[in-house]
Amino acid sequence: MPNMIEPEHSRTNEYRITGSVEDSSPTTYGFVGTGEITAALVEGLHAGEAEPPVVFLSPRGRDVGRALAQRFEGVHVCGSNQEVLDNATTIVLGVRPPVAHGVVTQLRFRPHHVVLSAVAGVPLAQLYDWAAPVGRIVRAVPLPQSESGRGLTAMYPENAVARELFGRVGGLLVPEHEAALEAISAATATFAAHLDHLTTIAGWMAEHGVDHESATTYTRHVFGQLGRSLLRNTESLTELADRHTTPGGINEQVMTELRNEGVPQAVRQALDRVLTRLRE
Ligand SMILES: NC(=O)C1=CN([C@@H]2O[C@H](COP(=O)(O)OP(=O)(O)OC[C@H]3O[C@@H](n4cnc5c(N)ncnc54)[C@H](OP(=O)(O)O)[C@@H]3O)[C@@H](O)[C@H]2O)C=CC1
Repeated sequence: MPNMIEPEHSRTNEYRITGSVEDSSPTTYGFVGTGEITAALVEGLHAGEAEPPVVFLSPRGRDVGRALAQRFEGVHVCGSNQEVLDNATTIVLGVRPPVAHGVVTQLRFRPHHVVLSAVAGVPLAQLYDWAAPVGRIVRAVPLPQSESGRGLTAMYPENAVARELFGRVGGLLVPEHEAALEAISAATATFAAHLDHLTTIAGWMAEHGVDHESATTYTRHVFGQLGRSLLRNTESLTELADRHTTPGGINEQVMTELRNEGVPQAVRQALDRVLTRLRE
């Protein structure tokens, strides 16, 4: 089956939680690691029309957790990571990779737990080993835009529980292999470089007489609109580039010069190194 992209929110209740938490209880989610991505997901779960789930947060990331608990009625900060597991059957792992082993191996997972791991670079086999006798583990690459329900979460493998949670905060992308999920995860490393490229363009304009604020406003507008047309358009990226390229024109000139300078190759090599780093 080809990759599946579902840009529309999936608000169907395919899943009822079963296990030690009572079957009739509302959906409960636990988050271990209460940082940037957990905050985005919890915000997103409260942004839609669907009834927000009950959420249990780990105590680390105190300020983020406290702020979320103050704003949303069903959000609770637990006294320990284990308390999160004891209260929820769906557990989102939102700690940074270097601490993941220590955090996960100290917890008592049970067969009814479904773990959705946002931790970059830790393979499923490793996670199953650390979290035995956990029921199911799904790796995911949520995006900060989940905060407003506009995420596009890549996840592997297909899983109804993961679909329920991530579908509430945006679209889903389910690659066919774990290796493909890792490539998607690596690609997220290009965001800052992309913005830096825009900074270079605005800075260059400022160096050539455009006041700094106008240069920034202009760059934001042009590339913001380009981003919108990327979302609306079904043409391939190559076709879109062609549409902006008049033969012999100045767009073609810059693209050709950057290609000749090895920019695409440098991007590929940087991504290769990110992928290697993630897999180490
Ligand atoms: N940010 C993003 O856009 C994305 C992030 N990810 C992945 O999600 C994970 C989290 O990223 P992000 O949210 O940005 O990271 P943050 O650093 O913002 O959050 C990590 C959180 O983990 C907490 N933490 C540290 N040690 C423990 C522990 N022993 N027990 C419980 N919690 C602990 C930290 O608490 P404290 O503040 O007290 O140190 C912090 O709140 C990473 O593995 C990253 O690869 C994946 C996709 C996108």
